[in-house]
Amino acid sequence: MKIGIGYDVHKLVNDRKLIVGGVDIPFEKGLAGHSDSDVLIHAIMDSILGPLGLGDIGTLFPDTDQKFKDIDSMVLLKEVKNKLKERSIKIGNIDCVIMAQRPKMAPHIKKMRMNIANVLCIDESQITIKATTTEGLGFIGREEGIAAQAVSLFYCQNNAELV
Ligand SMILES: Nc1ccn([C@@H]2O[C@H](COP(=O)(O)O)[C@@H](O)[C@H]2O)c(=O)n1
Ligand SMILES: C[C@@]1(CO)OP(=O)(O)OP(=O)(O)OC[C@H]1O
Repeated sequence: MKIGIGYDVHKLVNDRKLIVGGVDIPFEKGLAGHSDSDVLIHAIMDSILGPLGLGDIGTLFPDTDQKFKDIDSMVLLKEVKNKLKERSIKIGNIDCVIMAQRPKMAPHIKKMRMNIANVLCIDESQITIKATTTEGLGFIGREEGIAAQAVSLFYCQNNAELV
């Protein structure tokens, strides 16, 4: 078994869509970045790449490459999932937390779990997502940005080795 952790932060700005967990959430601001800036999917990808010994999303998908400009992070997640498949590594479960003062994430969590389960070819019960404010404190509390964290557990089939 192996465990992985991923963490990401993106800045909230005007004139950007707010995409979290593949859901387009109605809000007056969106997340800035090179891709669609889906902070939750980025944290999940890093939690997978770590135990694979493949670095992080910046290593695999550099933000200097125009190929990734405004890319749908779900497309990147599919690529990361393929790296697990190539190695016969299965996902046990992924547990996540989104840190956002606003907007409310709770109404969108079911759809996020469906989206992620579909791309990763896992059951929805294997991906869990919570949300929290930071009680008005810090950059999240001031609504300057949104953060996400993911912890993933993996197991190998046929004694396949992880790095
Ligand atoms: N962006 C968010 C933040 C929180 N929630 C939900 O509200 C509950 C209370 O949040 P606290 O920070 O006061 O603990 C939390 O448990 C979430 O269910 C949310 O939906 N979106
Ligand atoms: C995803 C990538 C690539 O488009 O760009 P960003 O959307 O800026 O996201 P970040 O979390 O900084 O991670 C890595 C990037 O290379």
